[in-house]
Amino acid sequence: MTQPIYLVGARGCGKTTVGVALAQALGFNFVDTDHYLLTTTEMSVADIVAQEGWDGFRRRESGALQSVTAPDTVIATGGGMVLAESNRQFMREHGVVIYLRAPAQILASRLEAFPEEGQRPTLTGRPITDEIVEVLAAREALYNQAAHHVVDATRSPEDIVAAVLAALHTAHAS
Ligand SMILES: Nc1ncnc2c1ncn2[C@@H]1O[C@H](COP(=O)(O)OP(=O)(O)OP(=O)(O)O)[C@@H](O)[C@H]1O
Ligand SMILES: O=C(O)C1=C[C@@H](O)[C@@H](O)[C@H](O)C1
Ligand SMILES: [Mg+2]
Repeated sequence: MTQPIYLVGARGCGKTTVGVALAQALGFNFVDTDHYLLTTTEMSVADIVAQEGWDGFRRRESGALQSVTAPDTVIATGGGMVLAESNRQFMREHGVVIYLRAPAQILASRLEAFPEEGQRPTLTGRPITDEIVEVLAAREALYNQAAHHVVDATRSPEDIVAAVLAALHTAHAS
């Protein structure tokens, strides 16, 4: 049995995309907290926020984090999972936390190509690029605090998986 791997980072950094490939490479299960909430509540993020506000979504997301935590699992978290200190502590205590780091321009170009508005309702009411700059400025320190390893997420998903595997391997070897 091996402890779970949590992927953290901003919207569009590739937590879901890389998580699926990483789980396959490791022979682990894959879960995504956004997808878990979608299937268990039968509501999109936008629906939950419309009914319960962002506070309600954040409470549900913290519950989802605890529910999906299991051995031999790669867990793609929502972009705001690190906002709660209790979530950051929980992830660090229960597994290995990887921050997939990318600059705002790259995140914006990915999100403009695939907005998925139901799962990514606006956080600030501002245009995508402005919103990402603002959100990254507010969260960068939190992603770094949560992470055991920071990986450059500007490359191809295959290269990112290789970098995560190298980070995990190095950590075990030392
Ligand atoms: N390394 C990459 N290179 C190019 N495009 C990528 C890469 N990783 C993800 N993408 C694309 O960017 C978009 C967002 O990726 P993904 O959904 O995996 O991000 P996320 O971190 O899970 O976002 P969220 O926090 O909103 O769940 C997708 O359309 C995906 O195909
Ligand atoms: O960055 C965020 O705050 C979010 C990211 C998505 O993964 C979803 O969890 C939701 O849209 C909120
Ligand atoms: Mg995702």
